[in-house]
Amino acid sequence: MPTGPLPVPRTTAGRKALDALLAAPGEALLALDFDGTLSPIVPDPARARAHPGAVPALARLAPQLRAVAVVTGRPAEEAVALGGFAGAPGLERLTVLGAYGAERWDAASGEVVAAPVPPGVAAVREELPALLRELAAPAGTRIEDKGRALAVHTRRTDDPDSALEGLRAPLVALAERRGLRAEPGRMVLELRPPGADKGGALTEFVRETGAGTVVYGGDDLGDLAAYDAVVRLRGEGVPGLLVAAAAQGTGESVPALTARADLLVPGPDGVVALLDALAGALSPAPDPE
Ligand SMILES: O=P(O)(O)OC[C@H]1O[C@H](O[C@H]2O[C@H](CO)[C@@H](O)[C@H](O)[C@H]2O)[C@H](O)[C@@H](O)[C@@H]1O
Repeated sequence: MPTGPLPVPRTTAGRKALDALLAAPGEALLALDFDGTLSPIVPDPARARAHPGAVPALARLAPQLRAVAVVTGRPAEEAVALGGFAGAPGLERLTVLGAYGAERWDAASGEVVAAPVPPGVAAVREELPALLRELAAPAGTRIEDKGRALAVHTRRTDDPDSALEGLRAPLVALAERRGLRAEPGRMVLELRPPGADKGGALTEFVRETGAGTVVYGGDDLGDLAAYDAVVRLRGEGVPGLLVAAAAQGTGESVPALTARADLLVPGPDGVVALLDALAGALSPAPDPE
């Protein structure tokens, strides 16, 4: 497969981490978010799929790296299904850290291990539809039941940003009343249990794998905790590269994330191009001579 040149990170820390990965790929962990990073954003969350180039690119890279993980707010099993990760040749060691780390799927076992679901989730599931009716939530507002969290999406309303703003305070109050937290994302507010975040999940996985370099790519506010974790790991001497998949032409980029990235790429297309370029740099095509 033809690959483009490797992009150059705009920061010294990012360039150092990329150099470390290229020098010792067997030490490196590659961790990527799913929605907006490996999977293009679509109006209906159930219709999201991995970018067609994502699995082939990951499968080329994974055998050369210490570990590859998908770190997502989706339930682990759902991300595996939407990603098409199960049984993919080359991804036999893939790990999916789902529900912000509260769930884990390993390709090696094919099984999901999950923390117990706090009772507040059932209470919110019960109360949320009536609350949205009472608030006269705009047409197109949707509840996504994620098992251990409830997400309220406004992408399919006429004015997603103001719809979300109008719902924010009562949803925060409901979450707090039931011992959950209301965390914002791209046209979504997730009511989820406290305690799990992508930073904790990533740090634990780095420790478990003994990775000596880490690359993390994300696109949304939920990825900031993983960015923080990479910065902390750098402080411990683990080079880290922060990649942001910036939304293209939709005004949806998340400045809090893109401002901190060492490397900005254009959405999932750009992520796949980066993975292909990395794979090409690690195993260049044989010389035809
Ligand atoms: O951590 P992630 O893998 O990025 O998951 C975060 C949330 O992503 C999903 O919502 C986002 O993608 C949808 C499909 O493209 C889009 O319609 C929505 O507007 C986005 O916010 C997902 O539905 C959530 O459950 C995830 O937690």
